[in-house]
Amino acid sequence: MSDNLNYELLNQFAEVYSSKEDPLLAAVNDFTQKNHAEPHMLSGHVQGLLLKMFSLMIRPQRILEIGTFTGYSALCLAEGLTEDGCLHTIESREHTAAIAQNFFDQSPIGHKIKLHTGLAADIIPQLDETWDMVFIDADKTGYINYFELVLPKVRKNGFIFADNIFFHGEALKENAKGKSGKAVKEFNNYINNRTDIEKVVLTVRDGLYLIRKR
Ligand SMILES: C[S@@+](CC[C@H](N)C(=O)[O-])C[C@H]1O[C@@H](n2cnc3c(N)ncnc32)[C@H](O)[C@@H]1O
Repeated sequence: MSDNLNYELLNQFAEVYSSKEDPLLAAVNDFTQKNHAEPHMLSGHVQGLLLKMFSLMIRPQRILEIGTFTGYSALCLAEGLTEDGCLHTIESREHTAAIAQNFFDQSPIGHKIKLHTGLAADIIPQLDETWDMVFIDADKTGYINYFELVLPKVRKNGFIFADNIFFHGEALKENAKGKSGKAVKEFNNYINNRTDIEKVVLTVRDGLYLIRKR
């Protein structure tokens, strides 16, 4: 790679050469940047478009999202749902869930999004669905548990996406520090060692695992 082609430049290029951000998504992003203490948790423009494109390719009937935050990624993923499709999304914090619901109510596809407030580990087993697509993006220490809870309910050839698998670079280190960095590293090794799934690492943003159930 040339000296001039650095990561920041690549990200800037991706921002400029990708379709413009939808106005409602821009409003979610703007609100989150101004009002939330951890705005970096939001998927953002380029990853959001990528999630939307994957969803449009898969045309899922049922999507499960674990970790709603302010609703950005749910609105992106819901774009690819079939006419009768539904996206279930889980958020533990009531205040954050209320913000997301407010944005869902402003979207023409908001009626396809069902928001559950509570802990993912409690809610996932209550959902009697077969998933075409799952997006794991909540507390990193729960990733392996969420994967094991959802895999039996993912259809054959269905997909699981897991976000932040670099965990700001920490999960790539030999001696990862912090409980989240260590948990993500453990999750990555766990996924990599499984032979019953096909997986690919996408080096977009903070790292995205794309997993297919065989
Ligand atoms: C990284 S953010 C999600 C970002 C969102 N998917 C997006 O791309 O815009 C993680 C969210 O998961 C929520 N969360 C954390 N632990 C959770 C749990 N055990 N169950 C459900 N939600 C949880 C947090 O409150 C936070 O809003």
